[in-house]
Amino acid sequence: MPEHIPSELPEGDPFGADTLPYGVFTTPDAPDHPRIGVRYGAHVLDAAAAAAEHGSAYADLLDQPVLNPLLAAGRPVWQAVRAEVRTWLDGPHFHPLSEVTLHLPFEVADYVDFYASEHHATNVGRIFRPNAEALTPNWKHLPIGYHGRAGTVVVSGTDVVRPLGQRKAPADERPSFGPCAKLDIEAEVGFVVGTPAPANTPVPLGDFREHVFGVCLVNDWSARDIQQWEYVPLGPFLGKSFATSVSAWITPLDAFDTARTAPPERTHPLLPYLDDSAAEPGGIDIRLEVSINGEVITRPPFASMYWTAAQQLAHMTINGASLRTGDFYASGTVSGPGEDQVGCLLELTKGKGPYLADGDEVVITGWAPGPNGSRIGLGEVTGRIIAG
Ligand SMILES: O=C(O)/C=C/C(=O)CC(=O)CC(=O)O
Ligand SMILES: [Ca+2]
Ligand SMILES: [Mg+2]
Repeated sequence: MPEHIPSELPEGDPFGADTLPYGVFTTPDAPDHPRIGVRYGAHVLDAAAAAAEHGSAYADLLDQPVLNPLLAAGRPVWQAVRAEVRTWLDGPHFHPLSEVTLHLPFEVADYVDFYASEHHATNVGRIFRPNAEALTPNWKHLPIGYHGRAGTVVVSGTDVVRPLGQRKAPADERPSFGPCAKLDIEAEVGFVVGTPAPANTPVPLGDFREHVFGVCLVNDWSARDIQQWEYVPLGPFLGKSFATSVSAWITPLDAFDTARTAPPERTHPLLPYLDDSAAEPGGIDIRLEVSINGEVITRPPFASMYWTAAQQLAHMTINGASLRTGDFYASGTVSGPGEDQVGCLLELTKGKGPYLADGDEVVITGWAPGPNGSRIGLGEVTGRIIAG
């Protein structure tokens, strides 16, 4: 296959030299050779080939079918590789994005999903628990989360088969079994752990950057009818474990330096391990956009999240739990204060539906402000619903 050299990127391309996300790709002439690529404009740089040509010390780390060895190498290596990649951008070894296949970029170790948007938690609380306080008493004191199913995390573009399960609406006399009738999306932002931490060594807020490699887009597909019947008292289970989609591109955390922003004002004093009042701004200004069948339905603002990714990591490890390379955690549904900023159909339709139909295609995109007015693109996470 010919290798192209991309011409100058169009003005404002969100995949310029300030972005440079990593993914894993194959080409039609070498379908059995997945390797690490870097997105640049509408092209993918074959980082493995460029590294080999330049005699880079990181050639082996980049000629891999998953990002995990690079993730495990730690922050000094992440920074050195990113600097070297920048020097390869005017060389050969590019493939048009339209000619490659993108794969799940990392082997997921453990997967955790949080519940960190005050707007989402309030809206869902009102719909699911109309006779109780919308926010539970613990909500402002710790980032609530649940353990998801790492083995069902799939890459963007993977079809999502409508799940089967038990449903029982409050008015039904007994549960029934069948295909989910309330299939929903959740627009989220994900964080990929690189550097591990041994057991009993909690990660303080200030060490977030040492451990988290990068950021991606997430769709936490949710079967609301299954979820509402099964979740008491232990939380989400089969209603969310059938599939969770992630974008094919993992953008290094350093690309979001100009997008750092202060999280919302904390209304309750926090225990010291979560107190970020003196820390660097923990929020990130990422603007999400969700479309169904080509029509934009909502624009959730990640900057509005109450709990930050650094607080989530600190909380996840404060009990002594270890951290592994490839651990993956999602922010929780991103919902802003506006009705056109909510991150799922449950909120958008106030619990009444309609939900996803077979054949619907969902696309979540996102970007953040970069240096000098540039944009940092997060790509997209897509999925089409297939009848079960
Ligand atoms: O309030 C509930 O019972 C559950 C709400 C969710 O579906 C939460 C979830 O997956 C976490 C999130 O994405 O914010
Ligand atoms: Ca979720
Ligand atoms: Mg899920």
